[in-house]
Amino acid sequence: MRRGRTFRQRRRRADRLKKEAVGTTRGTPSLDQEWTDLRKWCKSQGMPRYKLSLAYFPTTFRGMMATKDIEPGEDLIRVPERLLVTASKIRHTLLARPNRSGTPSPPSRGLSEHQALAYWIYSESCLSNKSLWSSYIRSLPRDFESVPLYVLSGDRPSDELSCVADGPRWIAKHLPHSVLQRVVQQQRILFSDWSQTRKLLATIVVPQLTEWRRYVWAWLVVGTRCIHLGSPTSPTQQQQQSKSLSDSTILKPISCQDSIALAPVLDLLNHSHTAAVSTGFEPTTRQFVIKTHCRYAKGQEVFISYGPHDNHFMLAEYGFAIEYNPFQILELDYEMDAWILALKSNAPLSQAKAALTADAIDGLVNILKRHGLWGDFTLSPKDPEPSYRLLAALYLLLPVVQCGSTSHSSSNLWERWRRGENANYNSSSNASNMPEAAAQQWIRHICDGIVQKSNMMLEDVQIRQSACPQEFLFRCLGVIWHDTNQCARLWSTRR
Ligand SMILES: C[S@@+](CC[C@H](N)C(=O)[O-])C[C@H]1O[C@@H](n2cnc3c(N)ncnc32)[C@H](O)[C@@H]1O
Repeated sequence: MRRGRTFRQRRRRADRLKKEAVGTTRGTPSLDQEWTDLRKWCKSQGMPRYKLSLAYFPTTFRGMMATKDIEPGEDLIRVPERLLVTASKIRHTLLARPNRSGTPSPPSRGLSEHQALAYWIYSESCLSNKSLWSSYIRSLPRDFESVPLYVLSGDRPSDELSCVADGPRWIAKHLPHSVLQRVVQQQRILFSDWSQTRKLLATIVVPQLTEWRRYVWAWLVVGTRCIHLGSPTSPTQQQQQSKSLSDSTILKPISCQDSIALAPVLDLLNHSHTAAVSTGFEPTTRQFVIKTHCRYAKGQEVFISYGPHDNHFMLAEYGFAIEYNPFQILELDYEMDAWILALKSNAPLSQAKAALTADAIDGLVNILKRHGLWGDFTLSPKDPEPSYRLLAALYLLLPVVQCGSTSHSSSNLWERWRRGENANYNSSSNASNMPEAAAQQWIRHICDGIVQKSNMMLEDVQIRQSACPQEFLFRCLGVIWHDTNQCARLWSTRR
């Protein structure tokens, strides 16, 4: 049967969209000298052959492309132990350095894994071409303009974000609250790692940390590229391996204390939630192995999975967000905090009656905290019900807010609901104690507000998006605010 023109146009469009979807677009092979050097150097260090090559893709940018068809169950890549950079190897190297008074210096033992790795990246990058790892260092991204922390961490060491300049201030204002909170926390850790490392290494004859921006970059290299080693090696295996290694120019072998490592070439693989892989350190071959459970055709982008994370986490930790993220949820912690604050200060928003004191509200919040039910209040675009934690908070708070005082019967009813003894509030004889409708109304009201806010954010982001160094960060913010808007719309109309 001959189909019509509209059908053919639609089919062509669908085919084009399918091709453009993540993972199906062919990449443009990289001609970068850095990649040629890295490949050659890794081969010289004993890395087995692999069917991957560096390439550029329209949605994920730099990543790995299959050079031949790859079947499920095949190894994607094997990284030999000597190419794995771990904290114990770095500490070991640092321990061998004399301290300023001439005796061996133990303080580098105090470095955490992240601190040790960040220091190593920092000092190797200072050595430039003199570093034995220069091929690896040159393959790393030059900056992290899409990672909010990189943009907000300022030019000088500080435990607070730097939002004075127009650009960073604007970005901080347009980040979702949960991302901003995470970035504030990251800045504290970053600054504390910088300060501790400086203190611990001050007496050792090694390059000292002096450049804050270089350290921020090195710290993010570790945060965005480390692999988890899985089951660690036993001390006996370790000793055997130490004996067999004679080359003094390479770092010492991995220790049973190591949980993360930097792994050249492997760290060029991008994330997709559809990727299925098995990973782990293989004691027999002393290689870190990634096996794929997906099929990849020659020319396709090859992925691993960084975990089941929503886009807020992905943006804060890795500097990207993906469209149609199946783990996306709408978090209402900020809105809940604001509501509680408004209730306590008897703001016009509050429906609280005179008898409902701030202490009584704190009491209820404490009940939730005692049961481990405070925070992480979420709505999913896929689930028909709000999260249990959100319902628990609303079922406890709303009847009290409506009555204007803490009533014994409503607390009892909540306690029974929590224990699963009386999961249905409908059985209550007192209709005013039925918080389901009130919870629905609360959610609708809050979601209406989020729809308005996300509309504004989306408009702002779209206006500012093009022609700035953080273009990709803006694109990610667009994805996030769009998803927030869609989910809030759904819940604001749900009956
Ligand atoms: C382990 S590295 C992967 C290789 C990296 N693309 C590179 O060029 O070095 C992790 C970083 O890759 C980028 N990335 C990973 N998966 C991505 C994706 N699905 N979309 C966009 N960027 C992605 C992010 O910048 C992330 O911080």
